[in-house]
Amino acid sequence: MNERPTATGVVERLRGTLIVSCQAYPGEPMRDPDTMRRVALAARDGGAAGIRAQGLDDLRAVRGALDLPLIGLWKDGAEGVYITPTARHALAVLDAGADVVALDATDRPRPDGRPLAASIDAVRAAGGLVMADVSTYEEGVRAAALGAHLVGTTLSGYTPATYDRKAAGPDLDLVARLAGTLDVPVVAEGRIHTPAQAAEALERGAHAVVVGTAITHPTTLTGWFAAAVASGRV
Ligand SMILES: CC(=O)N[C@H](C=O)[C@@H](O)[C@H](O)[C@H](O)COP(=O)(O)O
Repeated sequence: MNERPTATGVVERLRGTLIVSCQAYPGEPMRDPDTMRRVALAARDGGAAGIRAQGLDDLRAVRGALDLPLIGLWKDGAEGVYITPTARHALAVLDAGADVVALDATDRPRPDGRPLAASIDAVRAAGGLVMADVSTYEEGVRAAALGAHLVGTTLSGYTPATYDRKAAGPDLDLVARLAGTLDVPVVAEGRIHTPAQAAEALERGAHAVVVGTAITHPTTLTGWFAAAVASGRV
């Protein structure tokens, strides 16, 4: 049986690197595990050092195709806590081949009523790593204290307390604040749309940078161009 890579090994492999999030949303033409597998391979060939992927079928497909560090999540629902919302989801993500389980670590109630610690403890007990997706500084501090191996700024702009952040681009102030105080590595994620923003995230203390939409979501990318053309801007 293959041994799981060590926590230190995975975290060190990701230092100073680009992680590409390969996700398609329900009903979209690219919502297909083999398509996501190919997108992940294309990202690897472009220089991604890690992949973030959603859903058990996508995770199995990506895991079977490459051996880069794999951050997995399971989105269940679309409101409130939906990113790997319970320990059951987290263990399934691990079982599907993820090295790191990304889970919602915000302070909102979880659908099964259990605490965040239950999910973190379950992943740790099974030998996996946890990436805590947070929206605020306080949530990041709490997740690190509970044993998360990585803290990501993924949910800044997507919780009621932070909706006003969404229009302001990536929350690099949150990256810098967390990186300046936490002992665990901070991952910059969310609305990083340019190479310059990715580089700036590292300069501001991020351990690694996750880019999704701007690399792997052609519908959104096309929309940006289509809107510019329609408004006559050059
Ligand atoms: C809020 C939420 O559900 N974020 C999700 C988390 O996995 C994904 O939909 C994002 O694409 C991912 O975080 C990467 O961010 P961006 O696509 O902005 O580079």
